[in-house]
Amino acid sequence: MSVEELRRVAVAGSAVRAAEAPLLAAGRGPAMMRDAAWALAEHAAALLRARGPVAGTTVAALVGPGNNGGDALFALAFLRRRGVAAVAVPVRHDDDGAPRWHAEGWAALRAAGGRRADAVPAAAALVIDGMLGTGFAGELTLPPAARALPRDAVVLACDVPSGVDADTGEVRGEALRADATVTFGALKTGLLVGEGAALAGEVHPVDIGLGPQLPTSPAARLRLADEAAVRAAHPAPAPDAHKYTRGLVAVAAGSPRYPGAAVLSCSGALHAGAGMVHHAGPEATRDRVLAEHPEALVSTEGPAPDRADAWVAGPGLDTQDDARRRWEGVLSALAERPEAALVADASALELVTAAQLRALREAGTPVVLTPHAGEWARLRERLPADGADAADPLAALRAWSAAHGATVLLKGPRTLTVQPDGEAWLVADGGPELAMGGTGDVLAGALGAVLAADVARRSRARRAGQAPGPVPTAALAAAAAWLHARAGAEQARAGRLTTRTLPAALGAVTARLWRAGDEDGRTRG
Ligand SMILES: NC(=O)C1=CN([C@@H]2O[C@H](COP(=O)(O)OP(=O)(O)OC[C@H]3O[C@@H](n4cnc5c(N)ncnc54)[C@H](O)[C@@H]3O)[C@@H](O)[C@H]2O)[C@H](O)CC1
Repeated sequence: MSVEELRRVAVAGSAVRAAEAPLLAAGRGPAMMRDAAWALAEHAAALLRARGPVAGTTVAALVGPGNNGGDALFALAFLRRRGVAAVAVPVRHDDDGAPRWHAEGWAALRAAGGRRADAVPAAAALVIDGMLGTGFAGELTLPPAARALPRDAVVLACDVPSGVDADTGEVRGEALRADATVTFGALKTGLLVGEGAALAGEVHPVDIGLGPQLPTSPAARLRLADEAAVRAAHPAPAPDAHKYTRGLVAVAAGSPRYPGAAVLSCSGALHAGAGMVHHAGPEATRDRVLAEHPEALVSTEGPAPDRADAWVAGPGLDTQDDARRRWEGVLSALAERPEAALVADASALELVTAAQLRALREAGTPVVLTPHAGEWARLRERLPADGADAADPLAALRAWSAAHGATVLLKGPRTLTVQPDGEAWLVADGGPELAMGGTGDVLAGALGAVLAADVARRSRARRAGQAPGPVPTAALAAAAAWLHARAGAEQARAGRLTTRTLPAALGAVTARLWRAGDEDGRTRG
C-alpha cells in the first residue's frame, strides 16, 4: 500500500495486527516500534511547535503495559533529545508496586534523562496516550492518572485513543478523547466510524512497512472519498456529449401534500450534471417543477422506460396507496430497462420489499437505498438480514447489503456507502449544516444524476463496441454524497443556510470539480 493510499484506505485494527504478526515473528518488532515512536515524537514536536518553542516544554505520557506503551516510552526518549522534559506515568503496576510497562522503552527513556511520575505534571503541554492500542479488549475504566490532565494540555493518542475498538470505533466503558491520533501501519476503521471518529481528533497514518501484508479485498477495506476519487466516479461530460449521453434522470417524487420534494430532487439532479430530468408526478408538482426548472420534462407517468438511465423514487410521496402505485410504476419501468439504476429514498424505503430487491438484483439493476439512521433502523427491522444488527456499523451494512443485493448509502455526519460485495466508502466531509428538511431530497436527485451518467456512459461505450468496467456503485454513491457534503459546507461558509439554495451550491461544487479535472488535463467521462 503506497503512502498515498495509506491516507485513503482504512482497514480494521485486527487486520493491522495480523499484518504485523509475520514481521514480528521475523524479529522486526523493535525496528517497527522505533519507526512508530519516531513518527509519534515528530507529530508531538509539530503540535508543540505550533504553540511555541519545543525545548523546555514538558511532555508526559500515560503508559500502558503493552507495546502501545512501548511506542510512547521511546517517543518520550526521542523528545527528551529535543530538550523536552519527558515524564512517563505508568498506569498499571505489579503487585510489588513496580510499573508494568515496556522495559526497553523505559530503559531508553531513563538513558535519555527522562523520569517517571505517578501523575501527569501540571506543567505538561502535551500528553501522549500510550495506555492501550490495538490490544484493547473488554472494557476500559480510565485510571486516576488519566482523569487529572492539565486543562490546556494537548492529548496525542498513540495508534488508537485508549478505550476505542480499533475495528469498530465502539467505546466499551470509558475512553480518552484525543486532539490528534498518530496511527501505525494503516488508517484504522475504528478511527473513522462510530464513536472513534469523534474521539480520535485529527488522524495521521504512518507507514511502518506493513503495506504488502495488509488486506486487499474490497470487503476488508474502507475507502475515503476525496476529490480525485469523486472525479473518477463522476467525470466531466465528454467533449462530444449531448443531453442523452449525460444521462436522463426520472424523478418519481413529490405529491400535492409535499410538492417541494419534487422540486428539490429535480434540482439536485440537474445541478449534479444530469443531461435531462423528467419528473413523473401529479399536476400540482409538475407545475412547481416547471416553474423552477423550465428545462425539465414533466408528465404523470414519467419517460418511456427505454429513455430513463436512472430513477429516483420516494421523496415526498403521499399516502400509502398513492405512493405504492407510483413506486410500482417505477419498478415496472425498470423491469423494461434493467440496466437503468434506482435510488430508493424516503417513502420508498418503507415500501420496498425483499422480493422486489431480489427481483432487481436478479435483473442486474443497480439499486441504492439512502436511509438516514432512523430509516436504517426501520429497514433492518422490516427487512432483516443475518449480521445486520452488528454493533460495528460497517459490518452491519455489509451484511444487509450482501443479503439484499442493494447498495446502502447511510446518511449522517459521516456517510457510509456499502455495496453487496463489501466495497465500502466513507464521506467524512458532511456537517450539521445539512441536518435540515429537504437536503435528503437534493441528495437523492444528485445521486440519480451520478448513476444516470454512469449508465449512459457505459451504454454509449457498449454501442461503440467497448466494454468498460463498471464503476463500483458504492463509489458512485460516495461521489454524490461528497458533492452534497461539500455543497453544504460551501453554503455554511457563505452564510446561506436553507435547503432552497443547496442545489445551486452543489452545482458550483460539481462545476469546480470538473474544471479542476480539465485544468489537470485529466480524461473526460
Ligand atoms: N508489536 C510491534 O512491534 C508494534 C506494535 N505497535 C504498537 O503496539 C500496540 C499493540 O501492542 P499490544 O501490546 O499488542 O497491545 P496494547 O499495547 O494495545 O495493550 C495490550 C495490553 O493492555 C492490556 N489490556 C487490554 N485491554 C485492556 C483493558 N480493557 N483494560 C486494561 N488493560 C487492558 C492487555 O492485558 C495487555 O497487557 C499497537 O497499538 C501499537 O501502538 C506499533 O504498531 C509498532 C509495532
